[in-house]
Amino acid sequence: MAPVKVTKICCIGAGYVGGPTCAVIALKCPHITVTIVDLNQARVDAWNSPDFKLPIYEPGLEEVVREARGRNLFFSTDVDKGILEADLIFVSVNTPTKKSGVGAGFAADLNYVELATRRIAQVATSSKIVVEKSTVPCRTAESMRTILEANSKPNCHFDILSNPEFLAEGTAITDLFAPDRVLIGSLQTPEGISACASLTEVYANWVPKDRILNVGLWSSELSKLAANAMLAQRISSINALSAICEATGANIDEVAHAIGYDTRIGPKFLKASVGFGGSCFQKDILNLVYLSESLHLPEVAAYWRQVVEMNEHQKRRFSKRVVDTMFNTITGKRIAVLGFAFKADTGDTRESAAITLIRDFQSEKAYVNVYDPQVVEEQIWTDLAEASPLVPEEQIKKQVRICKSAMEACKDAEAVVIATEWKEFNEINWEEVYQSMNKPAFVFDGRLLVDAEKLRNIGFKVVTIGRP
Ligand SMILES: NC(=O)c1ccc[n+]([C@@H]2O[C@H](COP(=O)([O-])OP(=O)(O)OC[C@H]3O[C@@H](n4cnc5c(N)ncnc54)[C@H](O)[C@@H]3O)[C@@H](O)[C@H]2O)c1
Ligand SMILES: O=c1ccn([C@@H]2O[C@H](COP(=O)(O)OP(=O)(O)O[C@H]3O[C@H](CO)[C@@H](O)[C@H](O)[C@H]3O)[C@@H](O)[C@H]2O)c(=O)[nH]1
Repeated sequence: MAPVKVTKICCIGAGYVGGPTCAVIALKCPHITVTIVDLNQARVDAWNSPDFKLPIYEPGLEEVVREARGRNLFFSTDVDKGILEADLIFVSVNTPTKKSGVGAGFAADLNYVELATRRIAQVATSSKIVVEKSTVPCRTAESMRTILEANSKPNCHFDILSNPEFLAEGTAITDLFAPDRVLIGSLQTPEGISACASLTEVYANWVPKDRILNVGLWSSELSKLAANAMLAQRISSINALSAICEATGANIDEVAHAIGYDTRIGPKFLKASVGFGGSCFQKDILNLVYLSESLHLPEVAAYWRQVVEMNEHQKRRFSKRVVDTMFNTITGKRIAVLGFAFKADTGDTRESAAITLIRDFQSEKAYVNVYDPQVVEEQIWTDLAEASPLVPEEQIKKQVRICKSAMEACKDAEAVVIATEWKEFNEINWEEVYQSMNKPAFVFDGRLLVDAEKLRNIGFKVVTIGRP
């Protein structure tokens, strides 16, 4: 069966994944028309903004959009037109953790995937390749196929592929330009293999063929959850060891360096921290926990759940260390929190450790000054309100002040807490910060970012994750 040559792509969902991924496809494949559609008008308007004020901050993204937008890259709210015209449709909608109903707190909410799938079935008048880009539980493609087949018009045939995305925020563009691998899962039928070849040809415009892996549908879906679970497990492992370092005098950086030299372990993803955040790790592990439980594998579920529990423990442990070090009370004290995003080089705050820390400091009746170079003010207020639903908004605003610079945040503070590893926090004038703070002046480095010795020489009392 000859593979269909893809000339028109539609991506449903213009978020952190759909936007950058399909913008890069458009850049690298000028012969393919790529239309990214979304129901959210404000988001689409931002993607189309004349001055390129894009809805997400990602290094290198603006350059990609500048080159391709209007040439063969389009953003629109006309979902139906996008579906009608495309040969291949990416479904890149959100799959958050369910907040209520069966599986609440663990299972992925597949409502958005289902609605998008139903829309495709309803609108399409010709055959399509439908590609699952969202992260979904194993065997979701089967549900999608049932929905598509039950609702499609005569002569419309749908092939479903799984093509999970492995980009990390902050490095999305470099990850997409040179991915470690592109994974495509398909049914091992002649139609499935042919659809897989069509999508492979799209990526082969810039990705070496030996990095494009073709596997079965269910393996592909599970590999995405597995990759995130194993990455997060490494962080929880190093964070668990950081607690032992603090109690013994070992240094977590030295331990990570020593074990990372073993080629079987490798040096990446061994940075101890105040805890992992982001929209994926926790959600995807909880999803795996739910899947394991549904499959009557309670021991497997408990094993993976512990990765998330260790992460919660790490955040709590860090907050407690701040309080303990500051003479067992931070009531009425001012704490500067540097960074609010879940990692550097993104404005994304989903599941950011900074949210938990600030909530803990608020409940200890401290005052908090917060500064982040990319996160917008409204997002900070929204996140803090969600983290403390029982605390009135006026109370939060009395205790928390959002600052325009790190210097402003640190002024008159008793302590500085580094919650995100923004490079600029390493480059601020720490002498000046010291002069402007109340004494003793503490620095709590939750990211192993600053040179502790240098800061101690200035006069700071420095507390670092994974060091006594
Ligand atoms: N954020 C990441 O770094 C990342 C990386 C890899 C995979 N993923 C996965 O990719 C998926 C998308 O994540 P995201 O971060 O881009 O989410 P997001 O919330 O940023 O974007 C999803 C978009 O889909 C739109 N949408 C929802 N239903 C729609 C519908 N029926 N029709 C049209 N538009 C619709 C929403 O309005 C939203 O703009 C998730 O499954 C996530 O787990 C995310
Ligand atoms: O050694 C490390 C590495 C990361 N982190 C933290 O872990 C979180 C996640 O970081 P990272 O994985 O770099 O960013 P994400 O954008 O969440 O990317 C992850 O989640 C995506 C969504 O599924 C996947 O596509 C990516 O492959 C996977 O790395 C952040 O809070 C980091 O600060 C650490 O604490 N220590």
